[in-house]
Amino acid sequence: MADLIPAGSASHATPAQRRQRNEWLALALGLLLLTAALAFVIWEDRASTGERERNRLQTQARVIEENLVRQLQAVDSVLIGMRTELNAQQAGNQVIDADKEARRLKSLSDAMPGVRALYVVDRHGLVLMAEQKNLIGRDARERLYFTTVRDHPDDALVYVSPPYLSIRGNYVINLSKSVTGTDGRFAGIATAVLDQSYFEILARSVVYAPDMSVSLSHADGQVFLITPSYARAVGTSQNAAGSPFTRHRESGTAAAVYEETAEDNRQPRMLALRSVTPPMLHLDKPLVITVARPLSGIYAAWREQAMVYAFFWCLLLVTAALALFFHQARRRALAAAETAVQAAQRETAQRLELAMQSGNIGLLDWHLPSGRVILNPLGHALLGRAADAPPLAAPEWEALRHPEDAAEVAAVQAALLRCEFQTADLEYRVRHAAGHHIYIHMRAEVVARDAADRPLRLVGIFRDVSARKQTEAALADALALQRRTGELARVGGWELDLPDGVPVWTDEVYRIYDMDAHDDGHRPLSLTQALDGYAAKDRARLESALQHAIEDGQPWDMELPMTTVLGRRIWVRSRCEVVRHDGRPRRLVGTIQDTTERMTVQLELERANARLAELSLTDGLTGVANRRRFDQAIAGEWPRSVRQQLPVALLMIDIDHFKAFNDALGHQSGDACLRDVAHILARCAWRPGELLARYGGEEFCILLPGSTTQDALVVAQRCLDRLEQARIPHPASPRSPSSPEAAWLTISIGLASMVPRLGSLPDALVERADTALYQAKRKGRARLECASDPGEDDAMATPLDAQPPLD
Ligand SMILES: Nc1nc2c(ncn2[C@@H]2O[C@H](COP(=O)(O)OP(=O)(O)OP(=O)(O)O)[C@@H](O)[C@H]2O)c(=O)[nH]1
Repeated sequence: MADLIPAGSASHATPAQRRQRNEWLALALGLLLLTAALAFVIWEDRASTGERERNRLQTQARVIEENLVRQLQAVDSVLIGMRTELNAQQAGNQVIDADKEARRLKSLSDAMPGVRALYVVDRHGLVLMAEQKNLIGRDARERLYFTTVRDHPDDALVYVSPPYLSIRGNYVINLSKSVTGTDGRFAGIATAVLDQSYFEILARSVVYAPDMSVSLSHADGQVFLITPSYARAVGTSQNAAGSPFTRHRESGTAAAVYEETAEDNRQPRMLALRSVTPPMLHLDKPLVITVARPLSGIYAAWREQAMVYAFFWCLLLVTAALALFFHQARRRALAAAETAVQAAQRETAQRLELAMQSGNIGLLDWHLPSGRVILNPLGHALLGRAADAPPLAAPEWEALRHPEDAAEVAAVQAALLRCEFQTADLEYRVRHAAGHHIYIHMRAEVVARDAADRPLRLVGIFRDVSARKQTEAALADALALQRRTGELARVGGWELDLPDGVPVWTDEVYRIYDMDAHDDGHRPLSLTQALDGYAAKDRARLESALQHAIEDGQPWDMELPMTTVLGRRIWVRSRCEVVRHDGRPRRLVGTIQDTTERMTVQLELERANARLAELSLTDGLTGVANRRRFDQAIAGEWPRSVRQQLPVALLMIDIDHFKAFNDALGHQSGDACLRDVAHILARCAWRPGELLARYGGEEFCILLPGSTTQDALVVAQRCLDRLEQARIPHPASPRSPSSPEAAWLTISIGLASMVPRLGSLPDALVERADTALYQAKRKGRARLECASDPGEDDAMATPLDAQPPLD
């Protein structure tokens, strides 16, 4: 407890410590009062217990006395009767009939359970009459019960002898009455021997507790009987100086109660002593009844009760002390917690103030009943007012609102005051002290209402968001510009957060896909939906590119055809850039551009160019390759043949007498003839790489890469044969009209084949074929001439395993 009541003077103690100490003092005082009350009750209880016991002991003593007195009265009556009988006999000088007297005394003693024997002693101390005849003549001269009466005879008295040891070995008391003879002198005594056992039964009958003791003593102090039986005490004297017995006897009172410590067992006890002095008996010395009980027995129940009281008192003491201790501990804990909360609140308030300062946040406290609007210094500063400017009146504050925003702000404020919502967030313009307007963001809340739920205080925090508003406006303009340019360029944008983000598309993407950007059925557009319009091959390309972008951070740029949701076939250019974070792909940003117009034009152009290229290499009349195509072909074959040392063969073919044909049949027929010849020749060289070309005018050539002279001879012969078989009429042929075959168109062929050497030119082969053709013409036409170059040709001869197709 020492730690609960702090040391030191009261002036140094805190109020809480003083309160604690006072509580302990109050508890101690309360417990002290309770203890005093309890002690008083216990003491009263003990006193009443003692008093009750005192009364009970006295009552029991009185009960014994009453019984004893009755016995003594009976004995007294018997003794008076015996004396009267004796006097009568002596007066009549009658001889005493011993037997008769013995029977009579016997019957009298039997009638009195407390009397053991009755007898009469003559003046000489000899037994004169007795219920037992053997006692007659016995000497009683030395007995106190005789000598006492003899020495002070008084007929009115009943003499009570001190207890003495009888011849039976037990203590007895004699009650005697003096007998006066006819001569007026002492004539003897009539005496009764009281039986100790009877009185012992009487004594036991009043015992109500096992620890009680009852004794009957002679007035001189000798104990006559005691119960419970305590043989050693019988016959002893109690009249020691200062003993309860002595004090009682000396007090002269009939009854008294004492407390003393027993000499035998040293136990304190209570004794009720009562002197038996019935007024009608005139005992010479009273008998004294003692009823005793040890205090331990008397107060056993009280002690138990007191122990119960003491136990509950201790319990109450401990409980009260613990209750107060824990109550104070809890209060200290609560106080500590409250202190901590207050500290935390102070810190929070400081942080809030700091945050408001660092965040440039103004505070508004509007007391609605008075209409006072209090701003903190920062709030004033935001509005361009002095930091210590006085509070505003409500109309002044409302007048600061921009006219265009005032209605909306007033509506929100009214709804807030009507409790339609807890907190209001709004942005509006207020007039700065410098005259311009600033945008503020205000968050307001009603923080106090009266019992009728009417608002009392409106608190708001606000900050200047003009810069953000300007930025937002600029951003909105930029976005609008971006949207317009996107629409013009038909470029849509998209973004995808990795790894599991939902793609975000600009409206232009939806427009490109023929979707309604504001139709919930289309929005948001998933990646899968975005890929649905592509053909399987292109979709696979895009999915592969997407995977590489996600996994490896590779960008893509590809142009693909697709079909919109309306079935429109378009071209789009899909581009994607990867935004990395910590070296890993984090976001994909891409564009989708509708390139249909450009791609249409480009494809048209490509097709036109291809056609143009084809036309530039094709002979317009016959449809076979033209001279340019032939030059490209031989220029391409030549280096390969040089590298591989393979032969190249060339057939130069010229229609015979074609001028005459034209002249005879007309130029258009000549053209038709040229087409027919080209068609026939085209069917004579079909292997890959073999090329038929119109070399010029009515002259054709067939390039045969990899062919030896022998190979080329086969082709050349095939050409001659096929043309001959075609039997194209040539009515103007200068050949002899007699010749039947002269009417048909013929051709002459010059053949050359060579393995080109390094450094040689294709012109050499053309020149040699041309020379051979010239030889064929010179030798009469309609024939084949071969430019000989045996050294190279023979070595490269190859078997003729390919046969021309059947017509
Ligand atoms: N119809 C037509 N005639 C052509 C064409 N190109 C060339 N010719 C004619 O072919 C003729 C060639 O005549 P020449 O060079 O004298 O040869 P030729 O008459 O066939 O006599 P040889 O070659 O010696 O048998 C000329 O009359 C040309 O006008 C063409 O594209 N169409």
